[in-house]
Amino acid sequence: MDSTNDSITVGVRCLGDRDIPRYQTPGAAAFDLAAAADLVVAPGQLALVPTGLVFAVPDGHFLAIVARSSLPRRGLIVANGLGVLDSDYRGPADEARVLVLNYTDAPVSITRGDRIAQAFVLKVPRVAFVPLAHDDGQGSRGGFGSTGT
Ligand SMILES: O=c1ccn([C@H]2C[C@H](O)[C@@H](COP(=O)(O)OP(=O)(O)OP(=O)(O)O)O2)c(=O)[nH]1
Repeated sequence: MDSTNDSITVGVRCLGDRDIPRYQTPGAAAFDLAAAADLVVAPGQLALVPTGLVFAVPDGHFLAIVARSSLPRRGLIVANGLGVLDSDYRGPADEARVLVLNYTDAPVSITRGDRIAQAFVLKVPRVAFVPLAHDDGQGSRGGFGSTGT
């Protein structure tokens, strides 16, 4: 398979002694985000895990934060499904954080440096909304299983 590899530049500010993120393999779609602090997530509770990184994503893009596949094995999920880091979230205190939920009934420890999530940048169009007539002749197709299982 062949395709031209797009690449964009993303500014990153490392708080403290954090390293610049990197791709783990040449073909990795996302780079990992590591915890910047030790913490214990209580059973059934949410925690915001600091990454020690501030990203300056180009306008018209956002940084998507998702779980690493291995995260549920350690009792955690990324609670907001997909974290959206906006291009205007780039001030000195605008640190990327990972919102995790401990879905187990035991405490889960996170150690500074643990790679808990991954991130990638996507282009997103700005939408200009146009009002639609209530009935534009299209008809409703139904959903939520209307085509069968
Ligand atoms: O998983 C996430 C999600 C968001 N953010 C940061 C970047 C994002 O730009 C900002 C606001 O996120 P969002 O708009 O999703 O949050 P909100 O709940 O709508 O709050 P706000 O009123 O701050 O927009 O928080 C993270 O660091 N991690």
